[in-house]
Amino acid sequence: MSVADEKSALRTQMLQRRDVAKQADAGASAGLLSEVLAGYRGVPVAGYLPINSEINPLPAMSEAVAHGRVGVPVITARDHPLQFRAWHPDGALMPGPFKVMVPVKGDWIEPELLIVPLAAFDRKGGRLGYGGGFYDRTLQNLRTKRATLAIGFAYSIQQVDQIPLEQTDQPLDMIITEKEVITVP
Ligand SMILES: Nc1nc2c(c(=O)[nH]1)N(C=O)[C@@H](CNc1ccc(C(=O)N[C@@H](CCC(=O)O)C(=O)O)cc1)CN2
Ligand SMILES: Nc1ncnc2c1ncn2[C@@H]1O[C@H](COP(=O)(O)OP(=O)(O)OP(=O)(O)O)[C@@H](O)[C@H]1O
Repeated sequence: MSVADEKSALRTQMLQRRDVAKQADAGASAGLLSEVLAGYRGVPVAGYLPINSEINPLPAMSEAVAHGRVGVPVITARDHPLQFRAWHPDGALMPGPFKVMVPVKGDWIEPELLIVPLAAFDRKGGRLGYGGGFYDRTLQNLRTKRATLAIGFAYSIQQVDQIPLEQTDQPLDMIITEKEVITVP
């Protein structure tokens, strides 16, 4: 089986697991994310507007808005890095590609810290997303310019021993779950 096929099989399995975790989520899972973000005040942050069973980062993003710029991803073209548009809790949204909501208006921002959604992670910084390669391309692009912190945000049951890796995979620096903050060695 190719690495791409291995990823695909793992993705299907782990998204099902995530669906189960989401149902048991009472809505107070972003506390540790808030604590970590409090240590990066003034740094431009990219969050995300959750879809499907993604863990909800909005409480932490709403707090971070008081201390610096917070953006959310916008797909401008297939096979291109994501762009990030400034987000505010009260701002108007419209549907974008893949059922993801995006701000109707707002400045483009260049994040130095990204909260990254995922299907599965390992404790060495390996990450599996929806398979578009969007975050890999985005992190590669941003990291050519400056140090960029990628923080995976996920349910603890999304952890696996080893994500099958390809050349283009960009590592996470940290993973935050509802239970712990994992610093990648
Ligand atoms: N909240 C959020 N925003 C995001 C992303 C993300 O993963 N999460 N993206 C990160 O790239 C981009 C959107 N990319 C996406 C690419 C593919 C699918 C997708 O295939 N969704 C299917 C589920 C596929 C499956 O079950 O295997 C679906 O919605 O049904 C979703 C988003 C930009 N914004
Ligand atoms: N920097 C890059 N340049 C070109 N292709 C890339 C790059 N990064 C990833 N890709 C391609 O994107 C495809 C999907 O990658 P992968 O399965 O790792 O996506 P993912 O990490 O699950 O998705 P996402 O990053 O959107 O959440 C792969 O075929 C990979 O080769």
